[in-house]
Amino acid sequence: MNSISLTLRWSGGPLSGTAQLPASKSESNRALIIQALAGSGHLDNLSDANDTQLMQRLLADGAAETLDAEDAGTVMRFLTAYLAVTNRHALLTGTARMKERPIMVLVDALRELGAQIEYAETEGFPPLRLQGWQPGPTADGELAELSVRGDISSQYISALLMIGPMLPNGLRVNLVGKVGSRPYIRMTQALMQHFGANFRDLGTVLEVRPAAYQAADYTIESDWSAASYWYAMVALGPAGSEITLPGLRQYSWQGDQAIVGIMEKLGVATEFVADGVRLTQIPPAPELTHDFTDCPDLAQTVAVVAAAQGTNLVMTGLESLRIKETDRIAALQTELASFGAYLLEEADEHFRVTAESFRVDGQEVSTYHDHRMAMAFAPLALRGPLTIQDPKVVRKSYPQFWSELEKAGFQIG
Ligand SMILES: O=C(O)C1=C[C@@H](OP(=O)(O)O)[C@@H](O)[C@H](O)C1
Ligand SMILES: C=C(OP(=O)(O)O)C(=O)O
Repeated sequence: MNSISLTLRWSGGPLSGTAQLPASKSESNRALIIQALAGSGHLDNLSDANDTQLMQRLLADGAAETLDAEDAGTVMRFLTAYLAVTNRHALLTGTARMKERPIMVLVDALRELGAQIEYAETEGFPPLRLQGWQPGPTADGELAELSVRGDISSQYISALLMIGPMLPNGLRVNLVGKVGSRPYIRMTQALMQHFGANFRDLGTVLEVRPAAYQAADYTIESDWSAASYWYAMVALGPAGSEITLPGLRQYSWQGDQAIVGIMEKLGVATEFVADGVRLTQIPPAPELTHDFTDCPDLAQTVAVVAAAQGTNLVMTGLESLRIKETDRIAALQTELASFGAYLLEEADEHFRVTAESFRVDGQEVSTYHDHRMAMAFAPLALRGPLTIQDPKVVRKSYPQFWSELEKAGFQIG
């Protein structure tokens, strides 16, 4: 492997064995924020991915004047709320792409709560200058109340909820409009409750009643979004392919467990075993329609598998993909086309994946600074040789991805 590109070849025969997954970065980064607010408690199996290592480093650096959230959305959004409520004065910045990812909804809400935040460059986008916390007087016992739109990023809502226990009378968040990535809000709720918060989910109204966080221990689950790439490999592997993934739970807080149901249609059966899952092949369905509103991070994996298998796939709920690590819709369209597959927008945000004569014969996949582009296309190497550009992008969420592929029998050059 060199830092510019990596060529993948499959050694032949069915895929088998056990693959190690990273710990969930979403659980890790919430647990770290809550632990920092709770003051103590032990976290087991924290992710070794860059997004989590970065969160740990920035939380530990109590004196830094500039904090660089790099390309990590959860770090940028969760830290904005954390730094505000802990009355820090600092500049919170990120990569060029982070400076294009909107943050106004969160900044507006935090300003209403008492945060002094200025935009250091462009209105509505990072970097942010945090200038302290000066909440106005609150009426006795009245929850601070916010109305927050839910269609841009659920991370704003999670960030606000997590600081709810720090507000004297608690927090009520009225969710406005369509809410995307809702399972991530439920994960926030579950972790907050685990650490003693008093949380009420009233549908479009979420309440955090006054109650301090309590120290608690927690073991982070393996990452279901990362598991999706192994589902893709079992789906696309030679007949008889199977794989075991430790550390995944049947009752998970991660919405990306939705991959179990999706892959049942794309040729993979899931069996929950003692400490994880065992994936085996089953016949795929000829067509599938799926709404990705609740699980946007699975969209690339599923689009690539459907294209390679010739499944007629209709995808909805992809709106948030345009503002992630890259414009993932444009990136998928460009890269799928080089394999003879198309992601076409039909009416009303409906996208259809079709393939004329799908072939894998040495294409070079551009990854656009997006870990999920690299990992979603890598399983195609089971169908032919393939080169992935900028392979180090996987460090954001799954640093061991390439070494795990090598252990599974891929030749990497
Ligand atoms: O809260 C989280 O941990 C995340 C929420 C989702 O983002 P959006 O809420 O912006 O869709 C997801 O795409 C991201 O990878 C992680
Ligand atoms: C969108 C993602 O991450 P984030 O928004 O946290 O940068 C992702 O991991 O796919």
